[in-house]
Amino acid sequence: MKRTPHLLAIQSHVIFGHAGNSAAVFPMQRVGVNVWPLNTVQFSNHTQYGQWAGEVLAPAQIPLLVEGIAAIGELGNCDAVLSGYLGSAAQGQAILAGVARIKRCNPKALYLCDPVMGHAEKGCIVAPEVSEFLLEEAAVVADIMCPNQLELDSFCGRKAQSLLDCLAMARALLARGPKVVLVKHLAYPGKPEDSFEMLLVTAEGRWHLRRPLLAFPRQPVGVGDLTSGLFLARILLGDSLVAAFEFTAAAVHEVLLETQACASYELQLVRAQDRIAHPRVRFEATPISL
Ligand SMILES: Nc1ncnc2c1ncn2[C@@H]1O[C@H](COP(=O)(O)OP(=O)(O)O)[C@@H](O)[C@H]1O
Ligand SMILES: Cc1ncc(COP(=O)(O)O)c(C=O)c1O
Ligand SMILES: [Mg+2]
Repeated sequence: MKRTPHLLAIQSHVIFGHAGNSAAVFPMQRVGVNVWPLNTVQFSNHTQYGQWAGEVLAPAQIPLLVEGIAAIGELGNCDAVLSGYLGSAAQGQAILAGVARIKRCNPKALYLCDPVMGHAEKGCIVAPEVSEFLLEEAAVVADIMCPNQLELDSFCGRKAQSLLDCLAMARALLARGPKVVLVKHLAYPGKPEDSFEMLLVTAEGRWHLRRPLLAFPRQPVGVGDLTSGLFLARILLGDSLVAAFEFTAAAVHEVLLETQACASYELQLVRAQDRIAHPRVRFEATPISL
């Protein structure tokens, strides 16, 4: 029987609704991965409501919790670490120490970093020193990075001028260390208005994927977290990068269709669970030749 992969997921938890681990854990479990959630914050709701209650986890807790897993002899079973929304830059440093600790037990373990940054225009609120940590430290260590366009712009210090320019920017990020860059959401002058586009870039190849842009009165939150989580889950389950990319696009689109049909602001993950596991739609990743 094939072994079920194990994944340590270090990001936010919200009690009501879906963002961070509250958007990614259940879908990753639903596709067949054992998830170990480590919550960087526990908030009542995501920050785009403009108000929330709750606390940031003390950074010193992160190594203690990782050591707790080592103490019961399970750390070597960790196949990957995912990090997302951070409550502080100190948490980021503690996560990198945890990644190094896990890689000592299991050198094959992957580290996927979703560089969640704050953006006034999106309403996502993240401590400013977190962006610096992601740019300067996390990018060097991560095996896979999954920025959205705003995050890719921050990495490169400029805005993209075209699709080929997005590709050049993703390759510049690749040069900092990661072996895989997934741009979860492209924005560039001239992009067709009815499409939602993503890019997958490695040293060997580059692929572009387009899916329909759906209309929402208020953009749902947690889509990026769902995207990163499913991409890593499918890689752990044995998909090729391109297959994981295509699966992720389809499963996320299914969730958005269900969310739109319910006229809901929060992602409808429970209702969409069978569609996540077995997407009915399919989007093809097309190779980009230089
Ligand atoms: N097919 C789609 N149609 C409309 N909006 C989408 C679609 N897919 C994703 N979105 C929205 O686009 C944005 C995606 O955010 P993105 O920049 O990829 O990453 P993040 O979720 O990490 O901010 C979110 O506001 C999400 O609700
Ligand atoms: C607590 C929390 N976690 C995570 C996120 C990231 O969500 P997304 O996947 O949309 O980037 C947000 C966005 O506002 C948030 O408030
Ligand atoms: Mg995000």
